[in-house]
Amino acid sequence: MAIPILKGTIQVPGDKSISHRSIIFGAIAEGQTTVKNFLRSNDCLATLEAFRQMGIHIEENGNNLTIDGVGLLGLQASSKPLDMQNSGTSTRLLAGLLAGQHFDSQLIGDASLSKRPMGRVIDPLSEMNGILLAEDGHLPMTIHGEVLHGIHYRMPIASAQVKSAIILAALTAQSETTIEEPLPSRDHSETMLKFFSPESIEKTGQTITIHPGHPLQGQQIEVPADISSAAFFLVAGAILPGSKITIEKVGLNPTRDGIVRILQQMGADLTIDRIDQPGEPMANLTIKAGPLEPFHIEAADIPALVDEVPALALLATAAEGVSTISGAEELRVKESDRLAVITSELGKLGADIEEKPDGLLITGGKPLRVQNPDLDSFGDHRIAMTLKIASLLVDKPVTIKDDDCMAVSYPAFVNDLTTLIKE
Ligand SMILES: O=C(O)C1=C[C@@H](OP(=O)(O)O)[C@@H](O)[C@H](O)C1
Ligand SMILES: C=C(OP(=O)(O)O)C(=O)O
Repeated sequence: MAIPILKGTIQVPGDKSISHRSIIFGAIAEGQTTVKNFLRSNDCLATLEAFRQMGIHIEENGNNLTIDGVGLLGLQASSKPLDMQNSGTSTRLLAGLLAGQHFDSQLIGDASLSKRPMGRVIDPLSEMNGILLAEDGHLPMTIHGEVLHGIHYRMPIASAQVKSAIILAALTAQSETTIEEPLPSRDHSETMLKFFSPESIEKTGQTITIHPGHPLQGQQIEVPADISSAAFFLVAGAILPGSKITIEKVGLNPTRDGIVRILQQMGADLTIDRIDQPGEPMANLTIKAGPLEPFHIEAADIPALVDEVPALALLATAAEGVSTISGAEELRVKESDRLAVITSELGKLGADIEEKPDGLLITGGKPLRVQNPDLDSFGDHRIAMTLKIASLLVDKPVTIKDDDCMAVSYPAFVNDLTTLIKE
């Protein structure tokens, strides 16, 4: 099996985090919100369906949406549980929003989501007078809508989902809320709220204050391409010899662009053409294969590349020397235990990876060779796509169990990858 060369220009689909938030903020605004380049993946469709169940009229036209907002307290109780499927973002953000509504709700999810910790949102929301019942802090969750009050909350972990849950609850509360983050996590909720209701939010450094009582106004949103989806092509382009890929209009928000900084640290041949326009920053990225230095990723780097760690682990196998990832415990409570799974599955391809309690140690520079062709994604989309790229580098065919989970964030991934394969 020859190693293929990847060449060409591609547009990856819209950003998952921004797509979820466009529906949520659109629904609780007054008037219409239009969304261009919405991500039609399973996770974002779970959010869309949940809002339809709560009475929101959403018109779909390809990747464009028109949402008729009903205001902060205009949602209606759903007659059946809201199925969050595989989506942590939908679950935690909705928990925040629903805690302060005047009706009760139930959130359910698939087997993977039902293992993920929800105490991290239940704790602050309970402090706000929310009533959220979930056995052992896991789905299913029953939320009794309550009148909430503001809090001052020092977040114990850097999590944009927790931060966003508190922001959404705080909008419905009777008094002001202040949130302090330990490290800057993705700021799409703050950016979007500022756009929908500038009076509702103030942010200084890592401290956010929410002033409730101001209406949100419908907006026009253009969703940039998802850097977390672009990551797989950045890695493939950097390590498949002879490759050159351009990825267009990628969101380059500084709270999300950690992978770009790591590629630069590694000496990768990456060109960034920034697109000058208001709103979320975007750029065309061109990556060419070439020699790579090992990287070192620490706790402070994690939030800006949290979902890219599996792809970065594969990238490190191509860099001569030892790459290190530390402070990444959060990876253990994603769709799978990503530290354990990436170690075992890339290990089946001969990668030299040592699993640490909070990270990975990867000794790169040796070609990958199939030792066991039966790879398992553990139903985790980021793992499945990482393994798909890894499969291009090896000498024999492999199979990837449950690879249909790619549809959670990138339904057309294999199709888009195939269009770039030149030899
Ligand atoms: O807020 C968001 O849209 C997300 C936040 C991150 O999770 P955490 O908040 O758990 O770090 C990330 O892993 C997830 O894919 C999307
Ligand atoms: C962790 C992820 O998503 P979520 O938490 O929304 O399930 C992800 O997309 O990698």
